[in-house]
Amino acid sequence: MPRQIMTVAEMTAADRAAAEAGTPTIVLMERAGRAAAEVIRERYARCPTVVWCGPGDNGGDGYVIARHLRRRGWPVRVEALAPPASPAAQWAAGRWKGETGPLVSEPGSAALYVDCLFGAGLSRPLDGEADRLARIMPGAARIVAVDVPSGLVGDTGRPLGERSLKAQLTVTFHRRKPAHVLAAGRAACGEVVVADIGLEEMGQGRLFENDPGLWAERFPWPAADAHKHARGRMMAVSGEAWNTGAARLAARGALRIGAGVVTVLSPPGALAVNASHLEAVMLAPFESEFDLQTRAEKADAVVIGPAAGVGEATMRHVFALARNGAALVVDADALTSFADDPAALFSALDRDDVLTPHPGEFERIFPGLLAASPERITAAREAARRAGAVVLLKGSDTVVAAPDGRAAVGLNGAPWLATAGAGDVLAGFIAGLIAQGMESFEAACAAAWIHAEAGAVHGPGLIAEDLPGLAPSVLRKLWEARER
Ligand SMILES: NC(=O)C1=CN([C@@H]2O[C@H](COP(=O)(O)OP(=O)(O)OC[C@H]3O[C@@H](n4cnc5c(N)ncnc54)[C@H](O)[C@@H]3O)[C@@H](O)[C@H]2O)[C@H](O)CC1
Ligand SMILES: [K+]
Repeated sequence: MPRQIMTVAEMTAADRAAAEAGTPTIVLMERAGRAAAEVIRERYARCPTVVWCGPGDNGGDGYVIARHLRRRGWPVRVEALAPPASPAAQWAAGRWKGETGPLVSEPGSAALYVDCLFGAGLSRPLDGEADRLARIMPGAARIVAVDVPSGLVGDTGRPLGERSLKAQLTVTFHRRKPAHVLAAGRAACGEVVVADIGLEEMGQGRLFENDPGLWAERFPWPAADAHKHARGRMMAVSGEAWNTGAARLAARGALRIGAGVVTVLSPPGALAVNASHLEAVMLAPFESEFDLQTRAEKADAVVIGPAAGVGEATMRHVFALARNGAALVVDADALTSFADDPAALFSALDRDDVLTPHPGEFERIFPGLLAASPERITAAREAARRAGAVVLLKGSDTVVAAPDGRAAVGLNGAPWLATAGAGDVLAGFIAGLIAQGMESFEAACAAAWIHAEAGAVHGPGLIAEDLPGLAPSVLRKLWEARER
């Protein structure tokens, strides 16, 4: 089942739909508060606790949490920034029979703090007492944030003003918001737990968490009678003699992820070098761009860019490959080569093609777009629309976006992947899955997830050469978990 990431507006709509369907806000608030209190009790031993309550429904959640903790014998009190303003929060405050005082917390004044100052309704930068708290509370303070750390914008994961509070743990409701998946927001949220409060899934969303629930049903497992050609043909374009390893990493990645036939297309001067390193991966020479087009005619997916060299020749090679039907995975130098004329690249692409820029390459072909976007999901979606192709924007929060507006954010990024050549293998994983018939957006999502999972499985000391060999253990997990 795909798991949606919902915007603040979509959550508000879900709230309203629930109310119209007969579930009033106070019922949702009671469920939210009870669930959050449960999560707190699971993770922290009973200890002197202060719940900071704002004037809105986020604060309302706080009064419910305080009541549930107190009922379980927790020494808990509420510090209110302002009296409850919303009817639901007034209802919740009315049922809180414990102590309520002003916002006087200092670091160390309690063992645990629950941040219910602001959530989805933050409408201006923190100021006054709330800002003081955000200033004096150290990042390591034991703070549990409800919905989002106060001051953080749910749709971007960035503070609305100068700063936001930070949390060790954030309990949100129903679905993650962008703040819970984007790197900046994840740093402020700490561990994110999603509590169910009985809201209906709102199906029209186009933004998803990138995990097997999004694409596993369509993972291209071989049919019982599969032969290698049934599992598709992938090719990788090699660089010149001193730059051949990247294409081989991509080729090996494609082979490991299941492509049936994999070939490195090599300039004459690099044939001997490539030949001496290859076994199951085949080798074919090309000299001119017409050779390349001919050699790649039967390919289902081709990776071009890793160590291809930046310049006219690589541009011509991209155009040559684009004249065939194969899906292209355009990476690294093949992206940078179009820095002066991105439109020329875009005009050669179609919706099956995949661009795999890291932020620097993204800036070269979509100049200023990241800075002009509220966050990288919007940037990647706009890039996919402009390019008319799938765009995978790398990072610890890798975003995959399709021209039709679908997007997915990776939650399993691992720092170990920051090693030379890892991107070459990722390009190979993507092409390897497309070669087996997977639709390009889902192939890019699955490849990114498997790539990150492989990196996390290995952990410290990971180098790119390890990655293809780590794919089988991740594939086995997917194979064993598949719907029978
Ligand atoms: N979505 C759900 O299913 C549920 C959400 N719940 C909780 O409700 C909050 C959203 O509540 P809302 O009242 O809309 O907003 P907030 O409580 O975040 O605050 C709005 C409140 O605060 C004032 N305000 C905004 N910014 C500032 C500021 N910088 N300084 C001072 N005051 C500010 C604003 O004027 C309003 O009065 C959501 O996050 C969930 O926690 C339900 O309880 C459970 C179901
Ligand atoms: K909060």
